[in-house]
Amino acid sequence: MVATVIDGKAFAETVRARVKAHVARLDRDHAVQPGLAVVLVGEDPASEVYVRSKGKATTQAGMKSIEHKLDAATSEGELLALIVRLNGDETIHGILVQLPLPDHIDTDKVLAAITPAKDVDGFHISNVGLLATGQKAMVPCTPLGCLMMLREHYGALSGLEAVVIGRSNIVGKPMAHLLLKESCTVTIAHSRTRDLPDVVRRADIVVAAVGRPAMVTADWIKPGATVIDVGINRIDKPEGGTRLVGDVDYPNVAQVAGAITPVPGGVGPMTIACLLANTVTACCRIHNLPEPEGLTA
Ligand SMILES: Nc1nc2c(c(=O)[nH]1)N[C@@H](CN(C=O)c1ccc(C(=O)N[C@@H](CCC(=O)O)C(=O)O)cc1)CN2
Repeated sequence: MVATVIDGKAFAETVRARVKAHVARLDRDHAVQPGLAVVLVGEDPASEVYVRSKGKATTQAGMKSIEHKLDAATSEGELLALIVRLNGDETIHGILVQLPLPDHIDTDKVLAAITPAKDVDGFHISNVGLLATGQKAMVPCTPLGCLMMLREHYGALSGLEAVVIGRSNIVGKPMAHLLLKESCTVTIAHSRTRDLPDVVRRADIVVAAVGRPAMVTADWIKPGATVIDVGINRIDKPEGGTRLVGDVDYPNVAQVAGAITPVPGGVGPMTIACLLANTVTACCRIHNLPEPEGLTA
């Protein structure tokens, strides 16, 4: 079997077009423009690229975009003061603090300072709790993107056996809650899971989010399973330079799986598309307007 490639880049374009259409409707019918503020502290090169892409995509969708680029030496107090200002800014409906933050800043404290209604990353403890209890929440962008691709591929997910490898707050745990809400039978596996390959072999859906290059091999995969690769690992090429690989041994797993997301071009582009989706959703909820269809969990 050779797997169907789930093209995240193409699907992200569809999501972005839906967002743009909803933004245009908000302007036409309600004279409302969604606004997103992205905050970057320090000069991590990858984070700088992601923040630039987010700003560009926000503007292209017709939304207001503000970027705050702060020096690496910015104090926790200064960052918290900026968040308080953004919380009170009526033209801003989404606030995102790019992670990771420098070590001298307490990430949990910063995330807790963002008003939950504007928490387009879905990392605030209120949104975490709402999602965990199956209620309407702001949902983290990467798992939301994975869910959208799975829904597009399967239609309904009810009754499917899903294994999420990785228990991070950003991907693994919210992904598991989203799949549970879709009535999947969900297992969260991690570095201490016994007989991990056997556990993964049970799955109709495998979500790999461990951050270890090509860890998931073909013999772990049930023939025909759907494999969603969240990993973004930069590795050295033998001939020099680097390349991106996921957490899945793509060339071999693609011979066994029924469907698979590539890296690059799979989950990554969906993360930014879902940030736009969350910003328009947050704006609609704040203004008590109808939410966009097909852009929420
Ligand atoms: N506050 C947040 N910080 C971080 C998040 C997040 O969701 N919220 N996620 C990641 C980084 N990230 C977005 O911020 C992100 C990572 C990767 C991609 C992407 O499109 N990747 C491409 C490859 C890009 C390349 O060539 O380097 C792909 O997979 O095709 C988008 C967004 C950590 N921080």
